[in-house]
Amino acid sequence: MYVNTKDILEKASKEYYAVPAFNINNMEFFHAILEGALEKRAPLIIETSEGAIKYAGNGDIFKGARYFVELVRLFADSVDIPIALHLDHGKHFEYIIAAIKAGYSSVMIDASEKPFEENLKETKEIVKIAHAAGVSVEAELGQLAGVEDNVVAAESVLVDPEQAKIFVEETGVDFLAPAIGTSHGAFKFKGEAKLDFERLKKVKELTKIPLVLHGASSVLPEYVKMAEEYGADLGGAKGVPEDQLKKCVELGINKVNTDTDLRIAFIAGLRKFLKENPKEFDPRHYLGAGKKLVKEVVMNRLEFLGAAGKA
Ligand SMILES: O=C(COP(=O)(O)O)NO
Ligand code: NA
Ligand SMILES: [Zn+2]
Repeated sequence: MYVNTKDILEKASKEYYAVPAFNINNMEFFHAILEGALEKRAPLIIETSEGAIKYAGNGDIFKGARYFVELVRLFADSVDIPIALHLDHGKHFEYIIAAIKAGYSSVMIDASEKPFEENLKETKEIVKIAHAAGVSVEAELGQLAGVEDNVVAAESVLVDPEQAKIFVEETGVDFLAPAIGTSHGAFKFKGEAKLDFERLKKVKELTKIPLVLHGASSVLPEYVKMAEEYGADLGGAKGVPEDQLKKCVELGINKVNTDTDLRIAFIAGLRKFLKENPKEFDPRHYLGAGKKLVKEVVMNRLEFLGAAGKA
């Protein structure tokens, strides 16, 4: 069934497990993810960036938002696991409104690059509009470094737990993404991976709401290796080590944004298939090879984060 993201995350927050939020840009990733969640009997959060909406609508953001709502609801309404659709990194008012209008379960207002007072003001405004439409809201405090779609920040600026308390109280935001050292994409961390667990613990104590980890992909070596075996150039790719991810969940992270791990799995499957099947040109077959590995990563992550069996 199609639900509000908040319903999924409140339960996860109470029981200290996490639900991955999987980014999609097309139908194939959605089907791979849905199959994995059904097999694992897990709640499912599908999320799309503004770039994904523009891509699906071929430039028209209302069509793009409608496309994802229709695609997700078509299947969500006929299965017995809870499924939510979330706008990831909503930075522009028109995308946030298009998502609310189309029927998204939740929206992120990402004003994290702006000064605290401005982030607070913008978030408060979006919360008022979204809540009036029964839509829940995610916001971000502090900044991730790294690049994904058009989400770029030079250095990561870590969250201030005291500010997080004020921010949550003043805005009424439903779930919060505290920057604790992760970054988007396949090339995280300059040296050793280190996340600020103390800071995360404080934010949870002070805000007591579901928390979100962005840039949470682990950049799984076996998939990187396969992709490179068949011609990919991913030198230096590095993600969040799984033991550190587990610690984040124990400290109160409940939504784990996962995009890069799915992208690497897909390209590994696709490259391998194309190399081994030079005569193939049916898109359902070669895209299907990517889908298969995405489903594998999805099922492992649902199990790893404790979402399996929680539907
Ligand atoms: O934060 C993410 C995804 O992060 P990754 O690049 O680590 O998958 N989406 O909002
Ligand atoms: Na998000
Ligand atoms: Zn993110």
